[in-house]
This record gives sequence, structure tokens and C-alpha cells, in this order.
Amino acid sequence: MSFYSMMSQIGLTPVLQVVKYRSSSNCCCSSSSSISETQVLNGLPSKGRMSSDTLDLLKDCQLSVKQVNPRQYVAQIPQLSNLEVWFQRPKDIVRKLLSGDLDLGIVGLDIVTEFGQMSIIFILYTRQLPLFMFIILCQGNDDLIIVHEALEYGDCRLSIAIPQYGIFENVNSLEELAKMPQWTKEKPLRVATGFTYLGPKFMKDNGIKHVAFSTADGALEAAPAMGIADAILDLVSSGTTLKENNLKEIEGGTVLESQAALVASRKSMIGRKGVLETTHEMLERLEAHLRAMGQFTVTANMRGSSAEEVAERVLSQPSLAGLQGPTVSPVFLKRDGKVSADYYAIVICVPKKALYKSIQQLRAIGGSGVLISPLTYIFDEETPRWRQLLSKLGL
Ligand SMILES: Nc1ncnc2c1ncn2[C@@H]1O[C@H](COP(=O)(O)OP(=O)(O)OP(=O)(O)O)[C@@H](O)[C@H]1O
Ligand SMILES: O=P(O)(O)OC[C@H]1O[C@H](OP(=O)(O)OP(=O)(O)O)[C@H](O)[C@@H]1O
Ligand SMILES: [Mg+2]
Repeated sequence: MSFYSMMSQIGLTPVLQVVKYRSSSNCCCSSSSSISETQVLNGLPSKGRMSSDTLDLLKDCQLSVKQVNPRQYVAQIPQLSNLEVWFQRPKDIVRKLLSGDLDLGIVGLDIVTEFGQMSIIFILYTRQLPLFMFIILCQGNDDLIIVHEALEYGDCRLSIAIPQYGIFENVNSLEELAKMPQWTKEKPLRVATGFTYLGPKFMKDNGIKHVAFSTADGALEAAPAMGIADAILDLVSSGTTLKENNLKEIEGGTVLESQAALVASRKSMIGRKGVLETTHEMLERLEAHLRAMGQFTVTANMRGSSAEEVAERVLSQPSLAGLQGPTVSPVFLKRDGKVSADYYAIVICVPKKALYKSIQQLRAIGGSGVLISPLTYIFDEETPRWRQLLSKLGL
């Protein structure tokens, strides 16, 4: 018996299969899309807190997005002529990566983890009930690949929060929350969340039985005071929203840590022309910029008898090793008609966090005239993430 007739017999008629791919690609049914088959489609957040930071990061990587006006949802990046940017809501970027309507995207890890799980979704219409039902047939999808998991913005965590007052006053951990005698089969702990996959999974993984979830799209922090929920599961960054609503996080209640990530469709990278090459270029530019952000270039002069002797002195200091050891060059002077090098210029990269310690160490070994400049890019021979990506793709 076919899936269709089986569902029809129980009164459910499949009206739409969401999974589809652009006609040229790893095709499973045709689409009327007008998008060129050779274009690589990159989804970026259309609004919200991730959107401007994403554009800023790409600009810093010399990948400025040219958008004619903010209400136009398609844009170009002149440096990547085969790439088309589509502005979408973060959830939809993940959904469209899974359905084959986007090849690449930048979203928060929270969204990838929550919405990247669905393999096949059938939307069913029931004859008996005037309702659309969503049935997720498969959990655990490996078609989404996280290419860069740490783009260093959009930092937040998905956490359980409970009221600071009333029966929760002395509850400070997930264990204590789970042990509260109030929660029974008939009267479970009510949790409001937009994360309806990760929430129940986290509770199940932690052996917490009597829980009931409700969902809302925003301002979840109001739910406990409104009497709609006992706890919430939502994103926290500064913690201000929780504090302003008299809520608190609890020990063991963090479901995941999130930041912006570059994600790509495995099928697209393997099957669509140009996607892997574009992913490589974006990854290289992002890594080169992000690595450089944490470093300064330090130039100093140092008296010495030879380049080797100066290098030895520099390398004796723990904070002065640089990325690949110091560059030491002679500074030539003409004295009494003779050219000689009494001084050497050294160039090293130091982590921003260790800058002052590095200066102290440089001075201690005779460094003077110290110049510090920001770094724009650090390109390695090959990025470790590229190797990892190829191995995930079996290439
Ligand atoms: N407080 C926060 N601080 C830092 N990053 C956050 C914060 N809240 C959310 N994010 C990150 O930004 C992403 C987008 O959040 P944003 O609030 O813009 O959209 P949304 O909540 O999904 O949609 P909506 O417009 O319905 O609020 C989240 O998926 C998360 O990765
Ligand atoms: O810890 P904080 O720095 O205070 O940030 C946390 C808040 O940020 C997000 O909401 P957002 O501002 O996106 O509003 P929303 O509820 O409409 O999504 C999140 O849902 C929290 O409510
Ligand atoms: Mg939000």
C-alpha cells in the first residue's frame, strides 16, 4: 500500500511535500524557480539582531553585500560573481538549506540545532478536522554541514529560567527544579519556549519526566508572571531581560551555547557546480579575517651581534614566539664609510590579550621603538576547517 493511500484510509490526505530541489541539482522534483542554475544561493538574516552584524562581517572580509534597498530580498556580492544573496528569516534559511532552495547560509547555531533536524516534512490535511498537521518523519539530518562554527558574533545561550520568587526562591539548579514535589503527571512543570525540538530533548536527556511545553514567538519572559508557564527556555545574552522580569538561570540549565555560523548543504556542495569553490573562498576570507582580529603586529628594534642571537633572545620569552617565530632583519647603518648592522628589526604577531605582557618582555630583552598596528588578514597555507569539510564530504 502506498503512503498516500495508507494516509487516505486514516483520513489524512498529503497535499504538499515540502522537500524539493532546484531543477538542475540533486533533483527529486521540479520547481518553477526562476533562479539561474549556476548561481550559488546564500541565505543571510533579513532582519533582527544578526542581520547588520552579518553584513559588517562580510564587509570586513571584502565581501560587501550590494542591496539596492532594505526591502529588496535579493542582493549581490560583486567579488563573488556567481553568488546570489537571499535575505530570509534565520529559521527559513535553515529550512531552505534542507529543502535545497539555498546552498549556503549564515545563522545562529541555536537555529541550526533546532531546525536543522528535519529530514522530510509532510504537510497533511485532515478531512475530519479543519487542521493542517505537520508530521516530521525523520529526525537527525546530516545534510546540513557547519562549515565555520564560530563567526564571533551573535553570542548567546539557550537556557532554562525560573522565577526568583515564590516556590522557586531557593531553587538554583536543574536538579533542584526536577526534585520539586509540585510536578506530577497531572500537574507537570510548564515550560514556555520557541525551541520545541531542543526543549523536550534536553528534558528527556536529563531524565526530567513531568514537563509540558507551550510555545510562543517572543516576549517569553512574561509567561511566568502571566501565569501561563512555570519556567521558560529562551536565549540569554546579557541577562538583562531575565533580570527585568524577575527570572533567573539555574545551574545545569544551559541547553547550548550559540554564535553565528556558516552552514552549507552537503548535497549542494557535492552536486551543484561552483558551491564547493564558493564555500572555500568564503571560508578562507572569514578565517583570515577572524584570525587577524585577535592579533596585533608588533615591530621593534633591538641591538644585537647577529640575527640568530637576536632571534634567540626573542624566542626565550614565552609571549614573543609569534605565529611562526619572529622575522628578524638587519637595520643597516653607514659609519666611517662602512656599512654595518648593529640593530635588528623584529616583527612578530601577538595576541591582543597578551599585548602589554609582550611589550614588557620585549623591553626586558632590549627592545626599543616598539610600533603596534592592527592586522587585517592572516592567510595560512590551508585552513584546518577546509580539511575538515572535505573529510566530512568524503572528498
Ligand atoms: N539576546 C541575544 N543576544 C545575542 N544574540 C542573540 C540574542 N537573541 C538571539 N540571538 C541570536 O540572533 C538570532 C536571531 O535572533 P532574532 O531575535 O533576530 O530573530 P528571531 O528571534 O529568530 O526572530 P524574531 O524576529 O521573531 O524575534 C538567534 O537565532 C540567535 O542566534
Ligand atoms: O539576555 P538579553 O541580552 O537581555 O537578551 C535576551 C533576549 O533577546 C532575545 O529576544 P529579542 O530581543 O530577540 O526579542 P524577541 O523576544 O522578540 O525575539 C531573547 O529571546 C531574549 O528575550
Ligand atoms: Mg528574537
